[in-house]
Amino acid sequence: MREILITGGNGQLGTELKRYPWPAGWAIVAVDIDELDLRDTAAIEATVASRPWAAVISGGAYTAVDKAEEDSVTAWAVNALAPAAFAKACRAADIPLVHVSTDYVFDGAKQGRWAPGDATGPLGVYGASKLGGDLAVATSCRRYAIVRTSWVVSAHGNNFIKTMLRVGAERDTLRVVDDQHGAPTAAADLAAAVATIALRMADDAQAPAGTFHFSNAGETTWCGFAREIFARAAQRGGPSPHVEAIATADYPTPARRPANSRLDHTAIQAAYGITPRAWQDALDDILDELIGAAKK
Ligand SMILES: NC(=O)C1=CN([C@@H]2O[C@H](COP(=O)(O)OP(=O)(O)OC[C@H]3O[C@@H](n4cnc5c(N)ncnc54)[C@H](OP(=O)(O)O)[C@@H]3O)[C@@H](O)[C@H]2O)C=CC1
Ligand SMILES: Cc1cn([C@H]2C[C@H](O)[C@@H](COP(=O)(O)OP(=O)(O)O[C@H]3O[C@@H](C)C(=O)[C@@H](O)[C@H]3O)O2)c(=O)[nH]c1=O
Repeated sequence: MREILITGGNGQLGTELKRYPWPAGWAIVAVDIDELDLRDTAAIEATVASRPWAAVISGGAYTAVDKAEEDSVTAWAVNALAPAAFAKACRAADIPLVHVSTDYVFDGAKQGRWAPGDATGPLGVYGASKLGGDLAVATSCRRYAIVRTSWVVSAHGNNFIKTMLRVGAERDTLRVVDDQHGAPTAAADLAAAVATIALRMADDAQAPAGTFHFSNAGETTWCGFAREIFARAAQRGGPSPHVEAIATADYPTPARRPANSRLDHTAIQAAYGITPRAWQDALDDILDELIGAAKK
């Protein structure tokens, strides 16, 4: 049996990686904070060295974007130093490392979709600390793939769909920003992309390395996303509050967010043949799981 180590095992991505249909002969060992605290770099190096892993998927992260502004030391430890430790240990063992990162490494000022080689410029601590992780992996590891994604959602954990459904059941009107553009990403689709890359890299030392962008296809704003969530939730008997479009300035948050998070998928399509499906189709699957199938 060939084994893949996965961090963030209880998170959105980790949950979907545990559900992923891994091929025969492959097993995953998914860990979270109880088994491996990502603030402990010595433990990370010891864990990587402890078994002949076929690959490591680094999905664990400090993802509380606003909280990171005041808890920056923890954010940097988990999002930058931990990936640095994985990169060093994976290089020493000649193991491929698939590291998951974020659209929030960008400042959002570009007009088009962000390509992997575009200049970064994080607006807050979360994005900056994730960029630190990207740089550590890219500079210390030889067999690596950094997979940057955006607006991850699923039926599990904390995410925008679950927040909207919870708040939408309590209020008649919600105010949601309509000037931040991006694409949602189903954790299940991200898991499939990450698994595809990890399996290829584990089997082929020459598999393409580098930074890749993956989200579901299409684009929207957080407001457009909220309206689609409620339109499709209503078909399933869920809440359908009024969603008022507002500007970012009217929804102050501790951390600034990019106005444009749209990611270019050209590199991941060319290197790994991965073509994402539309975000609306992914949303349907998640609502099916959360609420039930749409009523005819
Ligand atoms: N969620 C999103 O919208 C996006 C996520 N990403 C990236 O995708 C990856 C997966 O994200 P996602 O699954 O949504 O994130 P989640 O927040 O759902 O999962 C992250 C997991 O990491 C764990 N974790 C946090 N701190 C530590 C620690 N010190 N030691 C061990 N584990 C720890 C969390 O545990 P606990 O819950 O107990 O804190 C959680 O289980 C991350 O790298 C993230 O940066 C990129 C773009 C968008
Ligand atoms: C709940 C809510 C949020 N908003 C705004 C705030 C923010 O600008 C935007 C998204 O809100 P959230 O705080 O839920 O999402 P946020 O935590 O910013 O999501 C980010 O998480 C990290 C981990 C990533 O890597 C990013 O790709 C992205 O998914 O919507 C409203 O306008 N109205 C609302 O009622």
